[in-house]
Amino acid sequence: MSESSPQPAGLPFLKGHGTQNDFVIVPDPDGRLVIGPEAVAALCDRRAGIGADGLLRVVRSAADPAAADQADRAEWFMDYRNADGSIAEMCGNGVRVFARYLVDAGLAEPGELAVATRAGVRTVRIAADAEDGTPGDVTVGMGRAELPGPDGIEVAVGERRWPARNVNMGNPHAVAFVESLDHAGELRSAPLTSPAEAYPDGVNVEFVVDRGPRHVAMRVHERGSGETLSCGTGACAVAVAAIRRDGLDPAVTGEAVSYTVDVLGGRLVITEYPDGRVEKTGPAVIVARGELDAGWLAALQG
Ligand SMILES: N[C@@H](CCC[C@H](N)C(=O)O)C(=O)O
Repeated sequence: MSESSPQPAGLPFLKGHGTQNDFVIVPDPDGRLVIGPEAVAALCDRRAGIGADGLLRVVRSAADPAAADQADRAEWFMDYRNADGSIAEMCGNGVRVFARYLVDAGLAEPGELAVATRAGVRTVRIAADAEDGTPGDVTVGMGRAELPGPDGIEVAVGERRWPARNVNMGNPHAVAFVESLDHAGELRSAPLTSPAEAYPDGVNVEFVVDRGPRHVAMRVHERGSGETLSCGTGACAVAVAAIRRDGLDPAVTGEAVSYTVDVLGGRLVITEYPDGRVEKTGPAVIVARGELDAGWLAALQG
């Protein structure tokens, strides 16, 4: 990690999570930091670093070439990276945490807030805190799901194989309905997906079981992060796949439909509307703030 002009003593960071999908947040409003993949991986390392499923760099859209074309619609760009340092188009839990940070830091007004992402602008609404101080849930307009096929996609773990649905929520997902979440095994490595051409850039894989009417539970293996306790885009992909499977496509019925999706780290509620818009609601919490040790940072730069 390096800075293009004089480096401060230590670099401020925060830690936050959404349904236990956790993030290191690095404020970089003016786009002065260059955070390479090795630095991201070091920060996300759970033993030698801060520890997280991913990193959120908070930068003004106008200050980052990846988002400059969105600057007229969204002041802030969520520069999201997976724990291994790879770049992903979108992070559904991350964008809730990102919005929480902006409002807490006084960088955005509470209410409706537009955030630029590599998948386009997403709109976030933060509900008021409860009387006991519990932070209000955060709702994100996740855009429209795409279900590009092809038919015949399969996910395999060990000897077990399942048909899977290709759902794109800005980033790629393979959704498999299984008999038991235990059948996903330990998920220490990425499940196999086939055919290989379906996911040229890798894939996030969700395993899903039914819990009740319009209520499912999932586990996920995330591209670039391994098994996580929650994936917001994954929960949307799962809800959309379940809605299609259950014959409730709002574009056909004319009725919006909501599914509850339990993840290992909590619960998300996903709604799909007749015009195809998908919304996701769940918690987003900032748990710590601090300063990265200047010596450690210097060592990261080599
Ligand atoms: N945890 C995220 C998804 C992060 C990106 C994903 N691993 C990918 O590579 O596409 C979420 O909450 O959506």
